[in-house]
Amino acid sequence: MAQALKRNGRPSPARARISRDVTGRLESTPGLRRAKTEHAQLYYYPDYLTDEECAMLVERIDANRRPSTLLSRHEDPEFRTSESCDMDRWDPAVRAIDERLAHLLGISPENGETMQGQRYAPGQQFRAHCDYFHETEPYWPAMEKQGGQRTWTAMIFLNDVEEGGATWFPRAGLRIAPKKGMLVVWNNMSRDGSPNYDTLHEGMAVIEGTKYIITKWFREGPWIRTSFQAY
Ligand SMILES: O=C(O)CCC(=O)C(=O)O
Ligand SMILES: [Fe+2]
Repeated sequence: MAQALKRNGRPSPARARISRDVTGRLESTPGLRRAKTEHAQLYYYPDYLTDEECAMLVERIDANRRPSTLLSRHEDPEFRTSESCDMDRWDPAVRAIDERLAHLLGISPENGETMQGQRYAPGQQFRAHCDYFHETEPYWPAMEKQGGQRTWTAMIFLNDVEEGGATWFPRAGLRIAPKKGMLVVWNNMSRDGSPNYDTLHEGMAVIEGTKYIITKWFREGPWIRTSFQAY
């Protein structure tokens, strides 16, 4: 029991409520399909972005990419070998997609972290991890102040990949091949608001081609804090 708690974290009524609200919203959205697994709550939305929108995002990722980083040091230097790019949320073309995503989930755009672009060349990968924060790690107090836990993830494949590059959820038993324009949304929490370890996932190595995606992580509270004063 203690082990389970340590690994899975504690139930949280506030996060359970977010789970419920977003679930209600997604399940009444035409075009979304729930993945057939009881272990995690994951939805697909094929053709969420047009080819033009995908091409626009790929162009921006190529222009601004830098080596991807991790929140905590990892003993495996190959853990995350991709390149990333912070998408400019005030760029009108990016902002429109950002706001559409927030609206789809029914989460305030302020709770969304900056949308990230990811690029994987052959051999590059992001090994198995969970998107939620581990509340026992030294980084947690800082994250807690900046919007708290990550609740939902939205990820969009921006191109088809010749070979490899699937997003694999080994505990939930799902392997999702990249498909241009397809949105994948999942709840990092369980229904009771505790982190769901069954959302463990891996960006498998690309074998042939280049993989481009965007990832958007939503926090339980506002991530953007406005500091302007009104007189
Ligand atoms: O590249 C992928 O398929 C997964 C990316 C991912 O897990 C993330 O950005 O958090
Ligand atoms: Fe992830």
